[in-house]
Amino acid sequence: MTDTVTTPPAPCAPEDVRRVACVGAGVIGGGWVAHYLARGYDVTAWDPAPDAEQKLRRLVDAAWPALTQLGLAEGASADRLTVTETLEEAVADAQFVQESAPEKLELKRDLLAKLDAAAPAGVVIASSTSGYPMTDMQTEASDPGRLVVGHPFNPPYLIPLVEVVGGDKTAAHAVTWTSRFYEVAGKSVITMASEVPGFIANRLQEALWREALHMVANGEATVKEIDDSITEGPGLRWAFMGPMLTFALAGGEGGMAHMLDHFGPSLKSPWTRLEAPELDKKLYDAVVAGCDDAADGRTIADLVAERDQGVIDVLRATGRLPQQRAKEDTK
Ligand SMILES: NC(=O)C1=CN([C@@H]2O[C@H](COP(=O)(O)OP(=O)(O)OC[C@H]3O[C@@H](n4cnc5c(N)ncnc54)[C@H](O)[C@@H]3O)[C@@H](O)[C@H]2O)C=CC1
Ligand SMILES: C[N+](C)(C)CC(=O)CC(=O)[O-]
Repeated sequence: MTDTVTTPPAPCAPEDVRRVACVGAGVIGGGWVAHYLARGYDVTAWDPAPDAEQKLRRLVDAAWPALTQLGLAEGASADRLTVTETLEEAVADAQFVQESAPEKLELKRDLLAKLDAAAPAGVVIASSTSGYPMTDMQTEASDPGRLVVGHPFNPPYLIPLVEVVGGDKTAAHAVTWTSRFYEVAGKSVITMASEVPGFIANRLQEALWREALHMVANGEATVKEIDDSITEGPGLRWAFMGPMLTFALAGGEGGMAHMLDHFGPSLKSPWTRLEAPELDKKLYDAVVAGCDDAADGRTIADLVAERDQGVIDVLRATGRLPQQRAKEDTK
């Protein structure tokens, strides 16, 4: 990130944003659309797929019951969504742009340059990328200073976290503005000081994911056993206490210091195989079939509804619904 760029400041304060553009409207772009609508913004969306508008409206409709339970902002309505014919129309009046196109580096470079050419000067453009450093994506833009990573978690309308980080050419003020904007829009923000590979949460998730794939590939665990091992075990703790504090409690009254003395040496045991496994056809088929078995007749729409209710129940039980957070803030 740099303080010496000529990127103009954003045309309005994060608190004054009323119009958001979402470009790319699949799983994540659609999830962002639902989130911003529920927070009371006017949303424009653009996606080149011929059936994109239908799919997007279906996603928003499916998310709305969960969003209603969470508590809609005043004036929030799914009718405040406009799907445009062109990318240029989508961003013409936008005060913030969220890009959620496929995870392909060349496509992101080209698209971010087009968005930069079309969006009003100074308006921040955030990418939902799950792992590309902004430094690698901002290479073609005339004003790379306003390009920021805003990495969400699926579904963006329920999972609070967004990881924010700039690239080498991103203006420091654009990063600060973005983090504040997401907070105002109801997100929980981690602003990263540097471009950590995989950001923070995805790097942690990937370590777990790689090991899970190795276990399936080697016949050491089934897909169901892997899922149960988390939902019946550590996942219960992680919903409200992270892996560090959780393990501090493994040291009893001695806390983390005793935990490290006691279990530190076992870090050298060869439990993990951190190289990525070969995603060959056998492994691919085993993981897909295992998930079909685990779904046990439930459709993707059934699972989405189940997940949404589960997340809401956990947020409520741990005092993290938006209205519960608001009460905490005013104490
Ligand atoms: N799926 C997930 O769990 C998460 C994905 N992400 C990131 O979000 C981004 C989008 O991923 P998904 O929504 O999962 O993908 P997706 O495949 O569901 O949606 C991508 C959408 O982009 C559209 N698209 C294709 N070319 C485009 C272009 N040139 N300009 C604009 N839109 C275009 C497609 O028609 C599609 O609707 C990626 O960068 C991904 O890494 C981030 C967090 C979680
Ligand atoms: C699978 N994924 C790497 C795209 C996941 C994410 O980026 C975040 C999430 O939703 O877990």
